[in-house]
Amino acid sequence: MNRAILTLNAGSSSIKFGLYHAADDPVEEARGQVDGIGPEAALVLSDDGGRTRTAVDAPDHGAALAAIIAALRPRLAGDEIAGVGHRVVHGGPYLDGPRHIDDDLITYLDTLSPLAPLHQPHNLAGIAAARRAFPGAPQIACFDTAFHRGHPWVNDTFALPRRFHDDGVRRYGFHGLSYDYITSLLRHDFNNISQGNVIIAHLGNGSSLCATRDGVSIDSTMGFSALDGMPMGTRSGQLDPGVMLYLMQSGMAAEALTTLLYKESGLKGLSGISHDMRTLRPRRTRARHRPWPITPPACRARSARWRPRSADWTGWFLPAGSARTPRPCGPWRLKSSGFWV
Ligand SMILES: Nc1ncnc2c1ncn2[C@@H]1O[C@H](COP(=O)(O)OP(=O)(O)O)[C@@H](O)[C@H]1O
Ligand SMILES: CC(=O)OP(=O)(O)O
Ligand SMILES: [Mg+2]
Repeated sequence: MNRAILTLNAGSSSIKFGLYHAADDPVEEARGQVDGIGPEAALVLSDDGGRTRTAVDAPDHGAALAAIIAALRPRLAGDEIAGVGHRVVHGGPYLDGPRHIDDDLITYLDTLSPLAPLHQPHNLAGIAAARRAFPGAPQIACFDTAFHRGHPWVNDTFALPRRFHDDGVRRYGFHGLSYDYITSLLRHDFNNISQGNVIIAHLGNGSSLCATRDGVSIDSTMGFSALDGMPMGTRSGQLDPGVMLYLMQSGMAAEALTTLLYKESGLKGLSGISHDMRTLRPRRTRARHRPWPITPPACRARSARWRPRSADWTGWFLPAGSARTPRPCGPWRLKSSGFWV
């Protein structure tokens, strides 16, 4: 009987999945995603037979996950599910590696939902659906935050009274699974580079930069939440906290602020057209509506801090929608612009 491993990655605008033959070095059998969750959702499935793209009715993440499980059912007939691996965006301050999922862990992860409202509830919904669909299969949570748990204290703290840091108000960093993967590829293919100082860009609907030294994360542009750093598809990125105070004093409640900062800002807010570069790129938008280049000062400052001596840093990026090969970029594209999107 074939033993299969399923992986699920519920992002802010997509759910990606992979199906592997379980072995010491698991072999990929199929991969895909429901992308553009909302009115234009499509299920993309790639395997030995090629790549198919089918429109699906997936107005939300729950429906997208149901479409994925329905598409995989026939190919899983007769297989034993050896395990399901879940990307979980927030693992809090202490979880520094994968964990076996049980009820207690789910209860704890749910307490972190307010810190990652675009992701954590979808991650937990994915876990619940996979537990229902594959009862008895071990379910493993892999955290975006885990790769960053070795940051020096000074990079993870805000200049607030110390008790806030102790209460968990600190910089966590995200996209760690992506950085871990890119770092492992660099170590394998470019060992001499990976041992130095490297800045990696994860560019997607959510985007961030990570500074690594000897393959270990030392800093990230994403901080307490997945809002900080670069402007993103629908997220503002770094803002002067005074803007938030002003908006609150003007009568905006927490819920409306959350919607503004997580869902209505970034490329979507600036362009007034779309959060998706595939829609924006081809348009000859008038300069006033053009959302790029967008370089928030804090992100500039942070990446500037990472280049004490220019020759020490190498930049790598893994663009969304590309193959899985990171591409190098001249380290000094960073120099003038702050980053290289
Ligand atoms: N081929 C492409 N060219 C340019 N941008 C792309 C391409 N494919 C995806 N993108 C960008 O990446 C975003 C999706 O990023 P992704 O990280 O996959 O989503 P999520 O964060 O929801 O998982 C799209 O909204 C779009 O802006
Ligand atoms: C943390 C984060 O921003 O994730 P995503 O890129 O999937 O939105
Ligand atoms: Mg993403």
